[in-house]
Parts: sequence; C-alpha cells; structure tokens
Amino acid sequence: MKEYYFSTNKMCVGYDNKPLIREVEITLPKGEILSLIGPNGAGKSTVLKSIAGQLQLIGGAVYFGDDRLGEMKTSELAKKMSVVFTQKVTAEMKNCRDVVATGRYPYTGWFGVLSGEDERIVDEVMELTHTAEIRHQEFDKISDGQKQRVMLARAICQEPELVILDEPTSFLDIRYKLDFLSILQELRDKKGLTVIMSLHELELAKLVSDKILCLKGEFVERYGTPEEIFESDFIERLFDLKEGGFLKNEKLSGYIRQISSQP
Ligand SMILES: Nc1ncnc2c1ncn2[C@@H]1O[C@H](COP(=O)(O)OP(=O)(O)OP(=O)(O)O)[C@@H](O)[C@H]1O
Repeated sequence: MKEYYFSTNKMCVGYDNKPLIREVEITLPKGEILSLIGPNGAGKSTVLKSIAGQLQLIGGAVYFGDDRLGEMKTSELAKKMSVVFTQKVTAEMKNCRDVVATGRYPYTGWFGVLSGEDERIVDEVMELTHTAEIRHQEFDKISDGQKQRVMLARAICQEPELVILDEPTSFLDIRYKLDFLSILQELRDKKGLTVIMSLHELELAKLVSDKILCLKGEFVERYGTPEEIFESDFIERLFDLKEGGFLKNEKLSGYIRQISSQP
C-alpha cells in the first residue's frame, strides 16, 4: 500500500524519446496543493502533460495510490482526475453553461444526458466559480480570463480527486487570481481536492501551495514546502536574477527580496 495519494518514481519526461527532465520524485498526500515553478522553458507544462497521461513517459512511473498511470482504465481515470491546459479553447456555438456541463461526461453515459443531480452540480459549481453570471453567454465570445474560470468550473464539475492546471491564473486580473486560488484552497479544505499546477506568480505560489517543485535544467532543482523553497537566495539562483541590470533598481530588487524572504 502506497503512503501517498499521488507519487512519481524516477519519472523521466521529454519529447521524441529525448529526456528533458530526469528522475522526478513527487510524493503528495491527498488534499495538498503542489505548484511547479521555474523559468520559461524549464519543463513545467511537459511535467504536467506527462502526469496527465497526455505525453508518454520516457522512463519511471506515475502512481495514484497503488494504481499505476497507464494501467488504469480511461473511465476510471476520468473520475479521479481532471485536466485544464491553457491553450486557447473554442467551443462553437456553446454557451458557458453547456461547456461547464460537459465536465459531467464521466457520469452521463453514452448520450450525455444530464440527470437532475448533474444539473444541480453544474449550477452549484458555476456559483462557486463566479461563472453563473455569464452562463448564457457564448463561450467563444467571452474574455480569456472568463474562459479560464469556465474551464475551472468544467474541471470541478467532474468531481475529481485531483485537478491538474497549467498556468491557471495567467489571464486573470489580480482579483480573480486571488479568487481562483481561494476557490482551490476551499475545495482542498472542504472536499480534500488535490491540486497540481504550474504558476508564474511566485508570491501566489508561496501563499497557496503546500509543496513546490522547482524546475531548471535536467534534474529537479528542489522539492519542498514554501518555507524550504523561499529561503535565502534560492529563488534568485533559480531565475538567474543575480546579473540583471534591474537589480540596481532599488524598488525592483526590494520586490525580489520581498518574495524571496520568509513571511
Ligand atoms: N511538442 C514538443 N516537442 C518538442 N519539444 C517541445 C514540445 N513542447 C515543448 N517542447 C520543449 O520543451 C521544453 C520545455 O517546455 P515547457 O513548455 O514544458 O516549459 P514551461 O516550463 O512550461 O515553459 P513556460 O514557462 O514558458 O510556459 C522547451 O525547450 C520547449 O521548447
């Protein structure tokens, strides 16, 4: 029996059989939030695609408890995990509520007919994610930030145990960034949702995460709690901030000190 809800064992990820990151070891209890941070091109999306089963592993394994990804039935996986990637999504002619409702597909059977209970869950999740007010708008005509919230609602509708999100807050304004992350925390605290996501906003990663995985180069740079990651000058080193001319700017270097130091 595995101790962790989600884990990887010597996971090696990359493209065309060429390793990009080797020996990734993640151990995550149920109901924790893991954020992936690192410079552009470090491999955050690649790791997320690999653990979501969208990109074949080059080596090692991914486990949900004792079950190994790749040996699980697709239908079983769809009830456990939902995935939200940021690439532009289109949904011709569908209104936002229709898009959210497609999140119920693991439960609706062949014809996708929603039961009364499915309808109730769709409405409840749209309230929770502040998407109810745009329910009748055509999905293709809302803003990118609104789309991100609708796609989160769709993922939550699936009632997953684990949600995987690639840069979920990238198009959101500060209010909705905070709103979005507090929804994730609420789902973690009330429903035991486990979250794995990539984030560019370091100060938010520090606030919201239980664990942080730092990527840079061929091996994982560091994996630990926010306290372990945001200590001394590790963040400056992770993002190569030592040399930048902007460090001569007092306000900008003050900002970096602020996000790097302990709360
Ligand atoms: N389909 C692909 N085939 C080959 N290489 C790819 C493919 N997609 C991404 N890469 C490469 O893999 C590396 C990691 O990319 P990835 O998108 O995982 O980084 P990231 O950390 O998510 O970056 P960002 O912060 O810019 O979104 C990059 O060098 C990228 O060029």
